[in-house]
Amino acid sequence: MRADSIAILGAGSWGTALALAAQRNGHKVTLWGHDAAHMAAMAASRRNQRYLPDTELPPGLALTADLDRAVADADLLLLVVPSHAFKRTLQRLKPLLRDPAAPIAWATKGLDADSGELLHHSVAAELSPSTPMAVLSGPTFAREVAAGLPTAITLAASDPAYAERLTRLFHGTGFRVYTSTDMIGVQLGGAVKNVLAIAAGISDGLGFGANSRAALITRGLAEMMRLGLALGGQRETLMGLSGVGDLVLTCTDNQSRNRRLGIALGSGQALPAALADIGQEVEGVAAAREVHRLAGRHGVEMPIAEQVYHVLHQGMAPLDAVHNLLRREPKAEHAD
Ligand SMILES: NC(=O)C1=CN([C@@H]2O[C@H](COP(=O)(O)OP(=O)(O)OC[C@H]3O[C@@H](n4cnc5c(N)ncnc54)[C@H](OP(=O)(O)O)[C@@H]3O)[C@@H](O)[C@H]2O)C=CC1
Ligand SMILES: O=C(CO)COP(=O)(O)O
Repeated sequence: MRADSIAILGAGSWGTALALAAQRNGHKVTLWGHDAAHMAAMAASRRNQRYLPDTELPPGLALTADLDRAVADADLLLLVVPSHAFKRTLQRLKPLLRDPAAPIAWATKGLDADSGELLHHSVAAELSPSTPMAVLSGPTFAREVAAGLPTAITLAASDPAYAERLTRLFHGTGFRVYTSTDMIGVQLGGAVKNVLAIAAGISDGLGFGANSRAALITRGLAEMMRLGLALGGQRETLMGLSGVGDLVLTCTDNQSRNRRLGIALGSGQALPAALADIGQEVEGVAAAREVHRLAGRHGVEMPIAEQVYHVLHQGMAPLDAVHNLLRREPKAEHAD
């Protein structure tokens, strides 16, 4: 069978790592980035020095800052831009699509910056509600995927043939792809876990112990579950790789930028300085605001995510946020 050609749109750490994963499977991969100077530097050094410096880029991996060229050469398109650039990238893409019904996949974790909705709503609004869609999400640090370390991910797609094609692209010995039909649950888990990883980081930065972290992960999962079910996601999805799997990963390992932001805030660093030190996307900052809106709209109680929102967007001191959580009345563990 002919190898697929794929354009990966977004040349940060995750776009680059996914390009390497598809390339290892023998596919024709083009990686597009919006910054011509960055793409030229990558082409010259055969490394993504800024976002994934440890991994050499194989000679066959095409690099471009020309979106038209990237799209023209591709059978499949995968967006891996940050959520704040998601809608704008779709708008840039639309006039370039040879087939207006072309399928779209994304590995972005976050919510639409204007509406606070899951990203499939943006695809439906900017392209078409009948566009075949797929989302990749799970416990997948870019650096480990780039290094070929064993990783598992969930792929949720709107139609089985599309799911099969994408699975064939990425599934390999070091990268297991599990399919799902639950687009809502998979996207929701990826957005909410970033907010909860900031909470776990804050707790560790304040010097609280392993008990606090485990409590935050477990009660955070209950919050993710409540919002996920309210939006129409499935419990099994949230108990899977893209839910609890990614939640545990990002709450417990310092490769997570969201967790590192929380640690910095809990240690007393101010938000702008902490973000500048990290120097990469920290999706949980925007997600805290959007999850706050979404939870409000659906009447879902999310006390941990709510306190993270107050710390990031209302100037609350991390210690006050923790006290707010601890002062809550006792309740049954499974009352929700
Ligand atoms: N890194 C990881 O381990 C994982 C990340 N993800 C998700 O992948 C998405 C991308 O994050 P990640 O690659 O990690 O981020 P990085 O911080 O590593 O890189 C961000 C990339 O996005 C580019 N970018 C910024 N604005 C735009 C824009 N308007 N149009 C096009 N590109 C833009 C940046 O370019 P510039 O340098 O010019 O700003 C940079 O190349 C996020 O939603 C993240 O949650 C998911 C799983 C794992
Ligand atoms: O989503 C990720 C791993 O699955 C990456 O997490 P951070 O964005 O917190 O670094």
